[in-house]
Amino acid sequence: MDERVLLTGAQGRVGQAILGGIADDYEWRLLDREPPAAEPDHEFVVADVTDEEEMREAMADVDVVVHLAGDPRPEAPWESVLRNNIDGARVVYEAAVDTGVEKVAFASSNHAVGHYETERKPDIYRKSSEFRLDGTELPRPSNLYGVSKAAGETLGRYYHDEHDLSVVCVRIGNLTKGHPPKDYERGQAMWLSYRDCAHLFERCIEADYGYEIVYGISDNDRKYYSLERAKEVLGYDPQDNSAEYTMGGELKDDAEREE
Ligand SMILES: NC(=O)C1=CN([C@@H]2O[C@H](COP(=O)(O)OP(=O)(O)OC[C@H]3O[C@@H](n4cnc5c(N)ncnc54)[C@H](O)[C@@H]3O)[C@@H](O)[C@H]2O)C=CC1
Ligand SMILES: O=C1O[C@H](COP(=O)(O)O)[C@@H](O)[C@H](O)[C@H]1O
Repeated sequence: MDERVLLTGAQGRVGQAILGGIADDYEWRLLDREPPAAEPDHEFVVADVTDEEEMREAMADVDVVVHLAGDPRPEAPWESVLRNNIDGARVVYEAAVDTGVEKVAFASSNHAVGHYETERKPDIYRKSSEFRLDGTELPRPSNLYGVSKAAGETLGRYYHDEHDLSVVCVRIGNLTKGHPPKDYERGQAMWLSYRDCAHLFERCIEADYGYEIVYGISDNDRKYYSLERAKEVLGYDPQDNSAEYTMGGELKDDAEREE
């Protein structure tokens, strides 16, 4: 694996989950608008993803961009998501085309499709439900943050169709470290473990694709997102399952697992 990978938003939770799993596997250039707290193990660029010149410079000699930087708050105000998420995504795709980057993996969100849950909850959060979203459905954002993620996906579609850039949009569920979200059925259904997160983005760096939308969750018994496309196109092979934990976040023993 000799790809050179630019990781935007590297200091955040998703960035740290990815680096926690595959830091040794690539030649990384990390980018964040916040400087690193300690001496970084990889090349580090302090830059804002809305700055066109800085982003072109950051992508020099890069093969793949994993674009995570943005405002991740479901309640984020329009001014912030317009700038950081929508314009930031546009600048990243544009710089990728200008500099000859091959692939961009874009961190989209469950909130791009959150309103599919409205008329179906809480049943779809339970193991008995067979309802699945598979990535072919139209966006139904649950907030302006979700609108910004749907816009990032659409920008990716445009840069793929117009410029042949390979783009995969990962609708990330709920990433938590160590155990699934506690006492939160929805969170358990869309849990993404740190281990599976690192593996999924490793597949986004390695696999061949044109334009894809996939769901980024672990192999939870409770789920309303299909993993089929991520498995088929990327070779995603998740290892974790929120059903192995109690609602309080404790790993179940064998007897509890059989219940
Ligand atoms: N953590 C989760 O469960 C989920 C995360 N996502 C998406 O994944 C991405 C990463 O999320 P987290 O790591 O949780 O967020 P985070 O807030 O922990 O990390 C985001 C990082 O991006 C940087 N950043 C923000 N705006 C920037 C800008 N304009 N220029 C340069 N750097 C900037 C921040 O300094 C921060 O280090 C976001 O795009 C978020 O929307 C999507 C679904 C779920
Ligand atoms: O996109 C995101 O989704 C997760 C899960 O959403 P929530 O509404 O169930 O908390 C959220 O934790 C994360 O911050 C956000 O970026």
